[in-house]
This record gives sequence, C-alpha cells and structure tokens, in this order.
Amino acid sequence: MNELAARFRHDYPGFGLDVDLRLPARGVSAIFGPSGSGKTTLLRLIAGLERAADGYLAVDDGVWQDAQTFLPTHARPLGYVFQDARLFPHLDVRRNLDYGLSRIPASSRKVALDDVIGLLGIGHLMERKPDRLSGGERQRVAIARALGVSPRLLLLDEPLAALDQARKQEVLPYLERLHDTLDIPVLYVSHAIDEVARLADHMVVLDAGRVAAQGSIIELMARTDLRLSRDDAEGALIEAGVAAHDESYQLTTVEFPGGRLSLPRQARDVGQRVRVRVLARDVSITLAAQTGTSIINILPARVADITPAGASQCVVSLDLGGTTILARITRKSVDALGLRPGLDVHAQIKGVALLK
Ligand SMILES: Nc1ncnc2c1ncn2[C@@H]1O[C@H](COP(=O)(O)OP(=O)(O)OP(=O)(O)O)[C@@H](O)[C@H]1O
Repeated sequence: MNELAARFRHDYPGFGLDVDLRLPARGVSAIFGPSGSGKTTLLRLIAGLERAADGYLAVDDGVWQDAQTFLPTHARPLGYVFQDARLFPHLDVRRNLDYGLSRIPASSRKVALDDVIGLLGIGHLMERKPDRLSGGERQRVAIARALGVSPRLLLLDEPLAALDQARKQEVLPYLERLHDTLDIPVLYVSHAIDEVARLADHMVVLDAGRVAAQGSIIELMARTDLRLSRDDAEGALIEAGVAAHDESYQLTTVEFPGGRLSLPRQARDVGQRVRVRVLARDVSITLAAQTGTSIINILPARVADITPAGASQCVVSLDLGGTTILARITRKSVDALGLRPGLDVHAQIKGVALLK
C-alpha cells in the first residue's frame, strides 16, 4: 500500500471535520486552507491528540486507528513541530534533543542524531539554552528533536508562521533539504501559498472541514476554481529541466513538456530539475505571435478554460501542450480577442520565478 490513508469525522460545537485522504508515502503534502478550515484539527487527529469517534488511519501498512484500534500519541512513531518551537527553556539544545531520543527505545532508532544535527545546521548551538537562540534556530532545533525519534511521519504545523520574513528565508532551505533527504511523508500545514508552492509535492485543500481538492501541487496550482491566492497573485507551477545557459546574455533556458522559458542566469547544472512559477498577471495573450516586442518568452498555447475573476477580469487557463499556465486579463480583452476554449493563441510571459 505504501501511503498514508486517513478518514475522520469529528465534531466540535459549531464545526465538523469530514475528510478522506490518501497521501503519498514520501515527499511533502501541504495541508492548505483558510483560518478555521480544520488544518490543525486534522493534524491533531493524525497524532492521536484528538480522538475521532469515526476514524481510520493507516501509515505505511500500520493501522494507527480503526474501529478496534486507537494507538495513543506516545505509541505513534511521529514527529510533531508546532508554530512555536516548544523547547524546554531550562535545557540546552543538546538536552532538548536527548529528551526526544529518550522517548523511544534504542532498537527503534533508525536516524543518527548527528545526521539530523548536520542536516539542520545546528551543531554550533548545542550548549545554548532556547532563550539564546533566534526564532529560526529554535524552529530548526524543534525539527531536529522531532526527527531524532526516527518517526515514520513528520507533522509540521505552520513551522514558519511565527517568524519574520528574514527568519523564514533562513529556515526554508533547511526544510528543502529535509524534503530531499527524508524518506518519510511530511504533512505541512500552511496558509502561505508561497511556502507551499516552494516545498510541497502534493496538496490537500481544506475548506470548512471538507476536502475541497487533493492532488499534485502542479495540478492544483493550475486550477482556477480553488482560489488559492488572494486577488491577483495566482500562478501556475512548472516542473522543468535546465536546458542551457547563455553566458553572453546571462540567461538560463529551462524546458518542459510544451515549451522552453528563459530566465536570468541561474547557478544550476544543465539537466538539473527545477520548479518555476509563472504568475497569471505576468501573462498576456495575443492571437498571432508578436514580433517587435521586448518580451522573450512567447509560447504557442491553446485556451483551455476562462473563469471570471471579479467584475472586470478573467483568469484564462492556457495549455502549452502538456503544461498549463494561467493568464489574468480583462474581460474586455477576452471579448475583443474572441477568446474561447479550443482557440489557438500565443502566451507572452513577462516574468518567471525560480522556486527551487
Ligand atoms: N478543542 C476545540 N473545541 C472546540 N472547537 C475547536 C477546538 N479546536 C478547534 N476548534 C474549532 O474547530 C475549527 C477548526 O480549527 P482549526 O484550528 O483546526 O483550524 P485551522 O485551519 O488550523 O485554523 P488556523 O489556520 O487559524 O490555525 C475552528 O472553528 C475552531 O474554533
């Protein structure tokens, strides 16, 4: 089976959660949704901190909860990191890490603590007490403590939410390293679509306690009906490979099913996989390929779908031939160009951001 299957029905006064999830056994699954949609409740049910009257949870063939079974939290091999690091203030970093380790028998330890310390770059902080760490360092220690117990599942509940922008940027590369190194599923609760776009492979969108959508991050980010971003910040993700560098103009070309894009020179090797984001507001549509324009990324595309967005605008899904991007244009332009599903057009892309 090799996946995480979770079905829960759980009621609080005035709020009900009813979800049925199947998540991959590896990689980061983002749990995304507005405040109050049930993200933390879902994590607490998975951790066994809440008990759903009606619940089923299996991780990697092991049943943690069903009609007969309910493993208490301490018997579930998982790591849980909260918004605030929740380290023991009177213990230095080393003892905080040792405390996590002491919770599990030596025979179940599959992760070498030294590897975890190296992965999170906290080796130089071992003698410090938590009040002498930055917020970002505290979160890195909390993640190390959670990993030290060799969990089969890592739960991260908005681990960056309490950090300022600079600290977030400090911790994000460590989360990316975890993603590349860990062989266990990570559930990452967030309501920041930028973080999710950068870190996640898979996404569950929660809305008022229900699953509005679940699937690959690439597919879901290209959907116009989910309203994942506020106002005009929606954008599609593209998984691409580095095709070439142009040293004279300092540009890098990436290629993907359906096209190529140029972006400012990136310190990546040819052949390396990258993820880029194309914001809908940076994409315009022409009926014929333009010449005499300063825009270098112009790709043939077919209109897939047109969704109204507010009184004056529309979001147009464009199929590049296997890859979808979005364009946010005025409703007036949709009419003026006669756009309709199936029409062949050209997409002019003003900006492309490399996420990873
Ligand atoms: N122990 C509890 N008792 C009663 N209601 C609760 C309890 N815990 C959560 N709720 C309610 O359940 C709903 C979902 O809360 P939850 O914390 O899971 O949402 P969330 O999506 O994580 O929100 P946020 O992004 O603000 O953290 C809310 O309406 C909340 O008030």
